[in-house]
Amino acid sequence: MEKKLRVGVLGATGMVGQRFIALLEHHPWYEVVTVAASPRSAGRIYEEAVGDRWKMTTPMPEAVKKLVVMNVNEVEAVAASVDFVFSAVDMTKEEIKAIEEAYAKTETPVVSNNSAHRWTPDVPMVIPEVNPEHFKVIEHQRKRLGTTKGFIAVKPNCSIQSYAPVLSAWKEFEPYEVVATTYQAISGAGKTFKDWPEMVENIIPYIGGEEEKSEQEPLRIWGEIKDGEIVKAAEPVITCQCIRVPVLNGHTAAVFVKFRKKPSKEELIERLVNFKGLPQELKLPSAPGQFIQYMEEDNRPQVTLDVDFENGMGISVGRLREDTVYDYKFVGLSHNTVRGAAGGAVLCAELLTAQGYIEAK
Ligand SMILES: N[C@@H](CC=O)C(=O)O
Repeated sequence: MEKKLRVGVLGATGMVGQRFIALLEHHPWYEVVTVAASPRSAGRIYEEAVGDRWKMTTPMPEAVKKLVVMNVNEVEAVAASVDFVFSAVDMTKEEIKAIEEAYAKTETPVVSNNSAHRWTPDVPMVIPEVNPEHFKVIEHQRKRLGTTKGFIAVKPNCSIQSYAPVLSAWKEFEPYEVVATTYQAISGAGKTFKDWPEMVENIIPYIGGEEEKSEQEPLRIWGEIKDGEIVKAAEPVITCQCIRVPVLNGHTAAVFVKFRKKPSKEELIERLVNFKGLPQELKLPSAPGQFIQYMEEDNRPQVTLDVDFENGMGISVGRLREDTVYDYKFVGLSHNTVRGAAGGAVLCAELLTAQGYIEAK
């Protein structure tokens, strides 16, 4: 790429916004030129607006420290300064829907981490290795919005990343019934132990709205485009329990699966380790070389040892074995704020750029 694309981060002061900024620090295609946040932070320089709430383990990038935070509600002004935006705004669902559409209508592509548009029929929700063909629905969305360049694309919820790619790798064996329990890190709620002391040595068996997302979003990922809309798949049916655990980063899933065409364990592992998609073929900057690794050791994957596999963009799977009630069971692990949030969105943007959906204005 001759000149880097100018990027804005909406919701730049929150945890996912910070993760976008950290991930984009040395990005070969993108440069963060605009940070936008609520009117409360607007007008202050970024390092002051964030203050002691910088939650990344790497230092705040020098290039953003002195940027003046713009008011995210001043859509025209923010949009005029960028080629596209990443959205991690913290508002009500209706407000997010409206503001993301407003940005798209300024001919600014929006790649969003938010759930607000995940079920808008002509908005693609994509895991780039799994359903990149869903980006084709953008042409229908642009007609609805009356835009030529602007659109919204979203990535799915963090909780599904530890098992939906795994089940995708096994599609030919026709998984039809899945039971999953997710053990979710506190950073998924935008928190650290410092600001959520209740989570030290504790487990909370409830994450609002999470079980519905975990059960339903994979079906949309596996859906098809019909008449300009994404129609969700009917199978596999998934039932899920989502539990908050005292872990900073890393969502683990313990999963049971029934298959119509029961494979051998060797076949399942072979499909996992060879599963790849367009990000690997195109060698996109954030693509993991190995999307899914299989770990033979009985005590892996472990959060502390494996969450950063492939810089947090890979999925680790282990403990695959036959089950007495279901056909197989396994454990999956993914990084919830990298692959499961900002990193997944950056990979979507890279694929959209490679395919010509995002370009310089
Ligand atoms: N809602 C999730 C975050 C995923 O995007 C969580 O609370 O862990």
